[in-house]
Amino acid sequence: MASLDKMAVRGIRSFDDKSIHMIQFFSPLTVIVGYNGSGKTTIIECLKYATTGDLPPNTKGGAFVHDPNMATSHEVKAQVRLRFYNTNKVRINCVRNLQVTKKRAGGLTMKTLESLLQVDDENKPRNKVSLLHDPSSCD
Ligand SMILES: Nc1ncnc2c1ncn2[C@@H]1O[C@H](COP(=O)(O)OP(=O)(O)OP(=O)(O)O)[C@@H](O)[C@H]1O
Repeated sequence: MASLDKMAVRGIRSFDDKSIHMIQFFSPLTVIVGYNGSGKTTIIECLKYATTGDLPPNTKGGAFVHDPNMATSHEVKAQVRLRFYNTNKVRINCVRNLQVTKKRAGGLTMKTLESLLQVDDENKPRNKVSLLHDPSSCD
């Protein structure tokens, strides 16, 4: 059975882009507990995004990425990095990147940047398995 190890989130929803927010998963169960609005749903959304590439509904306009107005920035770069063990117990890193930019006329432009799937073998040089999908614009 595959299992989750760790997830690092930066610049997604209320998780700001100035720091990396780490979530450690436990076996056989991880319970996510927190106040309303603390980011529980965001963690599940990030897991789904990392594993499938699917954004939550109605977020193609940039709502999944941390609001640039809150970041007091013109642009926010977001990243979800998931480390998991596949069914052969090989450790794999999945990395997905997004970027949101404020439009001059108002509103946001969101771009999907590079996404990687990588075997994480400490004894070997980093081995890129595949580019999950090419960068594309979602505005
Ligand atoms: N693009 C965004 N930029 C910054 N903050 C955002 C963005 N989108 C959502 N948020 C904030 O993220 C929080 C929502 O987080 P989330 O829904 O993951 O929390 P939750 O712990 O699941 O809450 P609940 O227990 O109420 O379901 C809210 O505070 C919301 O204002």
